[in-house]
Amino acid sequence: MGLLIEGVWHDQWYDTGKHGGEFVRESAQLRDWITRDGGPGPDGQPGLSAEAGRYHLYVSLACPWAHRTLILRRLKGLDELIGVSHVSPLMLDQGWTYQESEGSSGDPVNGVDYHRQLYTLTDPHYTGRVTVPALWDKREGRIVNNESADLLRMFNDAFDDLTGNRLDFYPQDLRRAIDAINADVYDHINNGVYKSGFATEQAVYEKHVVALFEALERMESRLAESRYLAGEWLTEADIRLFTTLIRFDAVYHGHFKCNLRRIEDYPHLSNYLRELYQWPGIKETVDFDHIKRHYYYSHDTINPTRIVPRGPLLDLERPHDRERLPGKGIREKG
Ligand SMILES: N[C@@H](CCC(=O)N[C@@H](CS)C(=O)NCC(=O)O)C(=O)O
Repeated sequence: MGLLIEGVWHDQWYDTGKHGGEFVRESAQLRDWITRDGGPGPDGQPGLSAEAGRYHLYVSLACPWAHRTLILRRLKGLDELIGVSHVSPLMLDQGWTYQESEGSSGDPVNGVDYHRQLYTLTDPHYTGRVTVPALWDKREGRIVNNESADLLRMFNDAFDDLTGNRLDFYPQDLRRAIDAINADVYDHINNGVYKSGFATEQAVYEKHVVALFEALERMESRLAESRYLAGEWLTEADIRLFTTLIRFDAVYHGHFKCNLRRIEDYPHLSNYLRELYQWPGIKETVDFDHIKRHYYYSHDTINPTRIVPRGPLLDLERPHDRERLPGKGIREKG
């Protein structure tokens, strides 16, 4: 894996040495906003208008951040409006690729071989990491936004007039609660698994793995009483936790050494995980082959033999017990 510096590719691993053994995630840089009519987005800057067929989503099926956007695309009925391409699960010296022989869908929109080319088409002097997901604007020939948290919000709202889909994953009256849960889940769980797994100092790993399991305990307690994280309605907070939970026992427990417990060992988290997995449309977005091959094969600093483990055997189809708690499903906009 690597990064672009002034538009030139450099094959290099994360520089944890710079931060005392810590993995520090870089902020996404491309943050334009799509709105219903092209009016300004939340930052007040001019937006781009929602149109059928104008945008294309580039993802990895292995990546938890990209996975959130795939789930919202599906549940918000955007499959016909926003096309999708996925990279190969193997992220090696050239970064993410569209090599079909390795499991990519290929790139029918731009015909590029490497994901980084989408970044240099956007800005020939781009400097930064080359990440998925990225939303491409076919009209302007550039990446509009490469931050999954933003993409969830846009998918939740911008295309409603075109799809007629009124589901609301970020209802106004729940926003404070959702924002607080997101902050905890992002820092300690979504990113916590990476901070544990990519740490290159024992003390740094220990600090993050302990914080991760403390956060999982907080979620476990919350889910003992509450059907979903923000109460009776399923919201984006649940989708954002789901994509880490679904990878946990298969990858993070072994590969990232997040092994104090498995998700299977938590009664509420494991039942909640199965409820979400079985939610109509969600399991179709989960690809364990890409997930396992990506992490175990790509991170050779962690797993130099690149052996992909066979297990664990997981039965996510077995019934869950979440109906014992009151739940209302996904809110419809008024
Ligand atoms: N803030 C971004 C993070 C995305 C991200 O880090 N994606 C990973 C894959 S899971 C990636 O593409 N990493 C490549 C790299 O860091 O070089 C988002 O949530 O959209």
